[in-house]
Amino acid sequence: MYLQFEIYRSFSLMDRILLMIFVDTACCPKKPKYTPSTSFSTHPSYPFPIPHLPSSITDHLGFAPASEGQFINDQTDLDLDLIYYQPYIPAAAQTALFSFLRQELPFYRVHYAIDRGRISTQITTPRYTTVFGTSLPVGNTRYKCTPRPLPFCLDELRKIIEATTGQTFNFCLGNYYADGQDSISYHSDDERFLGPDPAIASLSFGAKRDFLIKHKPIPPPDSRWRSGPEPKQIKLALYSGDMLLIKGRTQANWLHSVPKRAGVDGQMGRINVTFRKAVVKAGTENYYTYNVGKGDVFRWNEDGGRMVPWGKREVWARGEGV
Ligand SMILES: O=C(O)CCC(=O)C(=O)O
Ligand SMILES: [Fe+2]
Repeated sequence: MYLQFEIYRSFSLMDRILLMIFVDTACCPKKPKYTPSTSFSTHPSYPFPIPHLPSSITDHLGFAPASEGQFINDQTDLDLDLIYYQPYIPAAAQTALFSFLRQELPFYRVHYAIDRGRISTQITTPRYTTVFGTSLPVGNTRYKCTPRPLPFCLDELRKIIEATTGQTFNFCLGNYYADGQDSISYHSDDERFLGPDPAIASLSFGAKRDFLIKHKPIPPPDSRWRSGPEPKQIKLALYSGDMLLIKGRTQANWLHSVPKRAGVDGQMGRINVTFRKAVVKAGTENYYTYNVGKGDVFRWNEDGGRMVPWGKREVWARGEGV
């Protein structure tokens, strides 16, 4: 025993820290970063029960927005219309909410085909996705998909964001970017089923990632900036807890993306949840097709440190992800 103590004393501070990390990860299953709630939302359409937000998180949510929103609408003639909260979620709840959403929501890696003429291209969405919500009551038999209600945890976030923004939402879409290789390419959320000038509230958790915004090309001879310079691409660095409210004519005129990233930003996972309002049935079919699809359900496995197919429980328990 004395000899072991002597050996330990000969270690540098860095050796001691590394030893503590080794002992912690090798001997003990990883502890969750939030106190789990014992109440759950259940529904036949959920692959597993989804717990309510624990009080260690909700206690802080009453302080949202944690900072005043900054209006980004100075390029008024170009119809950019954003409110940027840095952050929206109070610091004390950011890490726990990231861990909670990654651990407790079902995710999917969706495959689909794009058919152009006689050529069909198979696409795999380059990130994990999920969706809850519906534009008609859940249980309406007119749907081909199986819409599922917002679990209580997401509904609580919805209510807080509705109170801040004065908007109403009936959908929550989730993205999990496992690392810097996961991304979303330039697009706009201007689908007809969102109605004209939709408002979308977008929350970020976990890794910082760049959010790029650029104006849609305007074909000549209409080019509005013939008299002035072409508007520049805008880069917003979205940190954990930030919220972007995208509204007005933004989706009609601008594209946005979260590109792949190497380096530190690409080493950690990032969760994005967006609250939206689809006004017609077509929105529901579209959202479930492209965010749930027909493949495996994935669930975060803390010990393996990765998403693992949940359908194969024994594989999930061993943390053997793909
Ligand atoms: O991850 C983000 O911040 C953006 C996600 C997005 O644009 C979308 O889901 O439509
Ligand atoms: Fe988007």
